[in-house]
Amino acid sequence: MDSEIIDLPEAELLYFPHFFFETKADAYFEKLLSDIEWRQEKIRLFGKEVLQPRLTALYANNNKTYTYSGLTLQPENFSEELLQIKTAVEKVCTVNFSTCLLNLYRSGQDSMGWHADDEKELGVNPEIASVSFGVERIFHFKHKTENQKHKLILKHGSLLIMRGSTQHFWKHQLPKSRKDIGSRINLTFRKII
Ligand SMILES: O=C(O)CCC(=O)C(=O)O
Ligand SMILES: [Fe+2]
Repeated sequence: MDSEIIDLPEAELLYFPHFFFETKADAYFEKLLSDIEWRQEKIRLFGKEVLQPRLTALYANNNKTYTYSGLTLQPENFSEELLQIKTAVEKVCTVNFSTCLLNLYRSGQDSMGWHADDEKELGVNPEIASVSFGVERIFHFKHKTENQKHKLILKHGSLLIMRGSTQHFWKHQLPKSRKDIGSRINLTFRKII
């Protein structure tokens, strides 16, 4: 399978543009779109309650909660298809994941702002496996202290692995798109300690 090392300083990034076959990726997209219990959560942003510009869900093989942006999510049990995807990605990862955070970007208007996945529950140097289904979107990296950015297109059926010191030194975002585009589903597998 083709994979690319994304060579950024103080980061460890591995990208598989075609991790799942197209037909498999199509089937996962449809199944996840209909079966996941998608919710639009409220978060606190600069002291104000706002709805997140995307839908989310949390699944896990334990009942440990995950807290980010002042929001604590209680997981559901993994479904059969999430377990299949988890097993597939673990073949190229160095850890077994406990948890999957899912995001549904309904259109180009949905997005995720700059952040690092550096919550305490993830421990130091967490490995995160990010799977994408649906329309391609641009993903940005920005170094926290140096003036360096990187842009990546996350394709349908792709896998991006972020590990090592990536979350310590870099932020990432999924910007809005002005194009009239369809939906994208992203799954980030994490190990909650
Ligand atoms: O949708 C994406 O590709 C990014 C998701 C992300 O960064 C996250 O869930 O922490
Ligand atoms: Fe993230």
